[in-house]
Amino acid sequence: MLAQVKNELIVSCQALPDEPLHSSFIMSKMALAAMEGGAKGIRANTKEDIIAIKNEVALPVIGIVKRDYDDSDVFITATHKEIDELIESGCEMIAMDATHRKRPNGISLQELVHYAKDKAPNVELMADIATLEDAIQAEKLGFDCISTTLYGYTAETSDKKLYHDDFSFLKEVLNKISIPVIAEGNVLTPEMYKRCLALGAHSTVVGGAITRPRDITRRFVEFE
Ligand SMILES: CC(=O)N[C@H](C=O)[C@@H](O)[C@H](O)[C@H](O)COP(=O)(O)O
Repeated sequence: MLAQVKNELIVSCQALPDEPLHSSFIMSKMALAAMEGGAKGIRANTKEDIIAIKNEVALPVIGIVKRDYDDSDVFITATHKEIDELIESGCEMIAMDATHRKRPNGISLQELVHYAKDKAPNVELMADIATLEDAIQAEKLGFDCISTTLYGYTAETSDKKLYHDDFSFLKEVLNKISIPVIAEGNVLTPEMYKRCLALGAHSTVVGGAITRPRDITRRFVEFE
């Protein structure tokens, strides 16, 4: 998948149960619209959505399963169970939380990487990181690529947005990491998208700005 998406757009097609577009059928049509618009990859949540998307488009998919656990703040592909579901979905790449936060049942990130690599050696692994330290650890653990997905979404980064200071965090990660780095999170405009690629991102994932009309509407209504 990494070769196919180099310098290209990946569109995240996700809607959680509390969102108006929550439906595997709707996500499959979002993916079709994204493909017709020129996207070269899709990011999607849940085995059901991924299967529906794969029936609709011939694009490689980054799969995740978002699930909340009582004993951990980690919610993106947090345990073996979510990895099993993603392998069954047929996705080309699995993304998982690769932050330093405690995982459910105290499972280590290394254990999950080994599990996925052993069970599905052809499925690439993406590390969803929030800090430079997370990225460095993920590269050492053998992930195939890094994504800036969780920058701004953890307690220690909650005041940050990826586009702050002309994408300074992305630049820092690109500077220190040798494996492909994907820009993801709050890439809201075509200008931001092109800037991420110009800075050296291998690819960029755009989600809400394309597939979450409730958020897009709010940006118009609340604009001052
Ligand atoms: C933090 C978190 O849960 N991120 C999720 C990860 O899959 C998705 O909700 C985002 O839509 C995705 O990362 C793309 O980002 P944006 O929608 O901002 O373009």
